[in-house]
Amino acid sequence: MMAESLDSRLSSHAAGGGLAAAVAQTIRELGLAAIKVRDTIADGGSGAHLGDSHGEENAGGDIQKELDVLADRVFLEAAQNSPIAFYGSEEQDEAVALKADAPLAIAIDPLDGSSNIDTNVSIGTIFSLLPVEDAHRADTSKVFLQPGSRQAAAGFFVYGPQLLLVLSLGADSGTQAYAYQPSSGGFIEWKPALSIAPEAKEFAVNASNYRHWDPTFRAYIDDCLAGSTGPRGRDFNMRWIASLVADCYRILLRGGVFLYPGDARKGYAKGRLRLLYEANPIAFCVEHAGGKATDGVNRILDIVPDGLHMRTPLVFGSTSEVESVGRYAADPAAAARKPLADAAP
Ligand SMILES: O=P(O)(O)OC[C@H]1O[C@](O)(COP(=O)(O)O)[C@@H](O)[C@@H]1O
Ligand SMILES: [Mg+2]
Ligand SMILES: [Mg+2]
Repeated sequence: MMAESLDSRLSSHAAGGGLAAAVAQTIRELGLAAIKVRDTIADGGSGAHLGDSHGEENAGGDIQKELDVLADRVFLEAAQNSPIAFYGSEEQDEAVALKADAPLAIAIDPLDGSSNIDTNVSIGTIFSLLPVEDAHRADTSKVFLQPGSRQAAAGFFVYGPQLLLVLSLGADSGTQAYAYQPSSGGFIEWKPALSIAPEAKEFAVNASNYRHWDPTFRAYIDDCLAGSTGPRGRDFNMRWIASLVADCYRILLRGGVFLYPGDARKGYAKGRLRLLYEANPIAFCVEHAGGKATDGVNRILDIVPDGLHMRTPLVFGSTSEVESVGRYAADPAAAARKPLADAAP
């Protein structure tokens, strides 16, 4: 059977009219933008040094790389060609107002995994499409202050050995992966129904932050590391790519848990990742693939943002493992006494 193309999937979605048609049109434009970014990466940036510092800091205090700035420009152009009223980007302090009457706002991480740009490791783009309420059109700052459960669609591109799009068009649509096919110039269905295994065999965490974590989180990781000799009673493998998109895609394919908690470093009380354009779209795709996403305790998609660049601790992946992390947070002593797999929910 021929794989369905992204194009035909978006045409069926657009037939729903209204917001669905606007979503379909926007995702087509984002796909074209991602191909441009992919081509720039593939030809080495036409002489530009994509991993070099651009010399400025973004709103989160990160030094921008040349590719961060280039990708932001390319995706802003895509948003300008789409039914988008507001463009809220990691690389811009404030949201940019576009078409006044358009039905959607986009929150975007134009280039995720910036520290990997010059190491030829997979990097990506993460996006979240939100409906715009008429009451908020006059006040840009309010447009993005909606919980992630209100997203109309969300997804991410991975610039890796393949250019992939992971996409969810909503709870009833599940989560799919599409692969760019240079020979046809389009995206074809690659994984029609992503489904996260309920049990995790791998965890993903930046363990260099161990000394900055609180004792509860340390206890959870200690027990994973103790493996079959500890209270968990089984061994875990560890992976950390340091590109959220690539860690998430692996977890969508073979289960596992991703953890970026808050820690004691200056500016890291709520971890490193941003709610609107990292945690929310990832949580949307993960939940619609049968997984869970929390800030350690609370569901990510229920959090009401307090600003475009708000940070949140992030835990996502296999349902039973994300729940285990929550049990450690609630009662570390009890959680550590017996294998969590046997603990009451
Ligand atoms: O360098 P650290 O602290 O391990 O953080 C890695 C995390 O930071 C990120 O690179 C943040 O995203 P940006 O590259 O968009 O700032 C994630 O992709 C990744 O999961
Ligand atoms: Mg990012
Ligand atoms: Mg980024």
